[in-house]
Amino acid sequence: MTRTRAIVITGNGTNCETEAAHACRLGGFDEAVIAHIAEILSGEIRLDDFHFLNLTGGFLDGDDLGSAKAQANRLKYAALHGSDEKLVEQFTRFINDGKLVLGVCNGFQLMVKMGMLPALDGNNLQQTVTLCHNDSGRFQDRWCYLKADTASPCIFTKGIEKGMYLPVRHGEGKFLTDTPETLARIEEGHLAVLKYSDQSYSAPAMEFPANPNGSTNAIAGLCDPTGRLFGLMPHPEAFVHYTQHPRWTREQLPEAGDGLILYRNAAEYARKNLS
Ligand SMILES: NC(=O)CC[C@H](N)C(=O)O
Repeated sequence: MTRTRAIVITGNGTNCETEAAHACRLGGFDEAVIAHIAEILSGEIRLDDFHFLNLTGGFLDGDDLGSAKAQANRLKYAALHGSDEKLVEQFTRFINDGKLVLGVCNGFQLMVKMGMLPALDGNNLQQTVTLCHNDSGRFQDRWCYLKADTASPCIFTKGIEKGMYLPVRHGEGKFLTDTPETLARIEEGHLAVLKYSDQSYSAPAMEFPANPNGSTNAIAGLCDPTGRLFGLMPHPEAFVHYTQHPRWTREQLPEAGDGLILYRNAAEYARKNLS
């Protein structure tokens, strides 16, 4: 059995790479490498050598042109240094090889703007959904309840019975689809993995502040039909240990934070299927 390897891409404005790599190790990956995008563009580090790709939160290119838009174009159209190989070929191969991708916040924005999600018609990198400015017109920094769709094919959320409590911190988290048909297909396929909800994890929350951005159908996280590609606006890497919970000194909490299960499931999947 080979070692399970996660990669976290940093550079151009990401800011959660250390936490993401820590979450991967805590979740059970044998190795988690933080790679600068320049090392990938130079060909020094190749995605082919990993099982789990993490696209993290941050302010890629300062959110100019809309969050993650410039990086989405860079990753789709840039060629590797001194070579005709396009970087996007590595991404496509990574996905087609049955590997795992997790995009958190700015990373989720990057995945949808590259067209990696929801991939309703296969991995053709055509953008059909977006994340735009919060209805409040303000950056939202708060903890949210997220109801999980237990019928979802998502590999990362397996075993979550009700939902998760995680922090959001974003200015552009409002989920929109290009057409009502796209939304219907997302719902029918149970691809809207996580929805903002109230504390009881019952109905999706359409009202602020439980729904922090005005997302269509309260969608907070989305997977592709294979369940191996997953993106979400809340930050699972920011709640992997109970001391990260806002009320940890007052409540009795289990040692693992709610976000850790996503990384545990990814590590288990990689161990069983990819290594
Ligand atoms: N925390 C983040 O990744 C923020 C994403 C993006 N910069 C936004 O504000 O929407």
